[in-house]
Amino acid sequence: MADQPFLQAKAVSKIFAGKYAAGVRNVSIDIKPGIITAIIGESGSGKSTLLRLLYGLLSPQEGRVRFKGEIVWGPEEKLIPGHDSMKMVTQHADDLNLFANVWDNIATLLPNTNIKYKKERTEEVLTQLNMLHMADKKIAMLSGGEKQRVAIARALTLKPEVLLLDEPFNQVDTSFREGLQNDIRKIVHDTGITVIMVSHDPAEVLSMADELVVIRNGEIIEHGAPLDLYNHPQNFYTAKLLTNCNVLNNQQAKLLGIETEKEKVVIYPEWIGIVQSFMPKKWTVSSILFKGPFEELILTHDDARIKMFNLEMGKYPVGKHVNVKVSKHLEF
Ligand SMILES: Nc1ncnc2c1ncn2[C@@H]1O[C@H](COP(=O)(O)OP(=O)(O)OP(=O)(O)O)[C@@H](O)[C@H]1O
Repeated sequence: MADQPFLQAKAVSKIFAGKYAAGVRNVSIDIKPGIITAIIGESGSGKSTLLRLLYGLLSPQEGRVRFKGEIVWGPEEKLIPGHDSMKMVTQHADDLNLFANVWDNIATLLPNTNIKYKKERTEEVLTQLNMLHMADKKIAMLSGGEKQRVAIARALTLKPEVLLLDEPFNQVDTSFREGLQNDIRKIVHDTGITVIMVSHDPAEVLSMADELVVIRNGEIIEHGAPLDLYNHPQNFYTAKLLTNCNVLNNQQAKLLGIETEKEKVVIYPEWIGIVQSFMPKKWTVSSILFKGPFEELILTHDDARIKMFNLEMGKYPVGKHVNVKVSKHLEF
């Protein structure tokens, strides 16, 4: 049916027995096709559990997961766990044959009934993942990031409709990470595949995802486009997950001219600027962290401490007194 939800969890719960009875609780979510959805949350909040429920690696105790209207069966009901139209890659790239080369790790998944297609498809996925030039290399010779590329290429070989990525870039160093993130975005754009990823890294989810799902203690607390959630989080938890923000109590916030009854005032570092003014300079630069293209200034005033970004390197040395202006803040 045309208006059937693509991948949907409805009132799904999976609670693991134990001291803290953790897992996911009464989760409903509609995964839209052809985009990247990222599930974010602090450690132990239930991200991987939700991903495994969507894939069918776990059976819900309550509720149902449906893919195009049909039930996604769990491991008890299915001989080979995991839905046939989906593939999952974890941070360990553990289904690779270490003693075979890159080419054979892909080609072996394709049937011998059409040798021409087998060659073309292998070449195509290796090109998509920028690994064709390494086709002859043994997996054991590859770096962690390269192995992860092959694992993703393998997962894509049989053209699944959904690719699930569980912290896929954890073992990949920063410089390699960005390339891989861009390649995945391009694959989503070019092929229309649906990606659901779990990540800890705010920079990663903000730049990669089209939709963010925020999970806390096994429950989805909000979801939306990265830009909206970043600028207008409904929860303090979401702001803390997405940024390394300043958190002040309402008394400290008064020092910045913010009057509120709410308990917490959140100010992102980029919302603070130094201004020239004839008013007494109340804030003192107490330390400076060099961050490459910019400095992070730590400013103090009484018991309040705020960090801000400064592009004019060296202009505000430690000990300098300044006035600051806040362009925006959030209250919780
Ligand atoms: N097989 C299991 N048996 C018992 N408890 C489990 C099992 N799998 C997960 N849990 C518990 O369920 C909770 C959610 O785990 P999950 O792995 O989904 O969290 P997560 O958000 O992915 O965490 P992390 O970011 O640390 O990987 C945790 O408290 C975890 O200890």
